Amino acid sequence: MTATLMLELRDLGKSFELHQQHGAHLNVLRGVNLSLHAGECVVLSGPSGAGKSTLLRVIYANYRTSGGAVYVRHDDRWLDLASATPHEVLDVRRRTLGYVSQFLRVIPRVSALDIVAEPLLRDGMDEHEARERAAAMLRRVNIPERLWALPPGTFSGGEQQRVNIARGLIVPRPILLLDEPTASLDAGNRAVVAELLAEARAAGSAVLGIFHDEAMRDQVATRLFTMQALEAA
Ligand SMILES: Nc1ncnc2c1ncn2[C@@H]1O[C@H](COP(=O)(O)OP(=O)(O)OP(=O)(O)O)[C@@H](O)[C@H]1O
Repeated sequence: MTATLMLELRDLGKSFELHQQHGAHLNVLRGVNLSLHAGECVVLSGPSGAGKSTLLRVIYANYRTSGGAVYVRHDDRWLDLASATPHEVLDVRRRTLGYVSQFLRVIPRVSALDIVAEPLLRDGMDEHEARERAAAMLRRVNIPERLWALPPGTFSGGEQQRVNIARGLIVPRPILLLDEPTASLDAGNRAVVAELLAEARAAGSAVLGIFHDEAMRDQVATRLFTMQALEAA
C-alpha cells in the first residue's frame, strides 16, 4: 500500500529583500520540489546557510513564498498555504501542521504542566485527563516532578527544550516540522525524542526536520533531502 501524500512543495522559491542594502535581494530557495508521506521522516541536510530553517518557516507560513506552492492535505482536501487566507493558515496550524523549534515560548506565570496540557485542552479534552497526560509526557522526557508547577522561564536550556518537545508531540499532528528540537539535549534525552518521533510516525504523522547531530539524524531519518546554498542575486 502506498503511504498517503501529506505535503507537497512545488517549485518553491524564497528571496529576502535586504532593506539595509538598498533593496538588494538574497535568494535562499529556488525551485524546491519535495513530497512528504505519512509515516516518513525526511531530514533536511546541507551546509549552514543553505536555507533549511527558512524552508520550514515558509512551509509554516511564517515567511511568505516568493514563488511556487506549499500543498498540505488538510481534512482530506488540498490547500496551498502560499495562497491561503490567514484564517485557513491558523486552522491548518491548529489541526494539521505542528512546528517545534529549539526554543520554548515561555508564557509568564504559566506552569510547565499547563504549557504541555494546553494543546489537549484546546482539542477539547477535559482538564483532569489533559493534566494526567501532560504529567505522563513530562515524566517521559525526564522533567523532575518538582518543576512541573513552575513556569519554565528559569529552567535550563535542555529542560526548556524538553518541555517544548513534550508540548509539540503530545498531540502528534499529521505533519510535524522540527527545527533542531534536540540541539541542547544529552544522548539519553535524544533517545527519548527519537522514540517519541517513531511513535508519531507509527501513528501516521509525516515528519520533516532539521537535526544537526549526526547520530540523531541517522536514528530518525527515513530519507535525507539535501539542500545547497544559492548565490545572492
Ligand atoms: N528574515 C531574514 N531576512 C534576511 N535574510 C534571512 C532571513 N532569514 C534567513 N535569512 C538568510 O537566509 C539564509 C539561509 O538561512 P537559514 O537559517 O535558513 O539557513 P540554515 O540552512 O537553516 O542554516 P544553519 O544550518 O546554520 O541553521 C542565510 O543566509 C540567512 O542569513
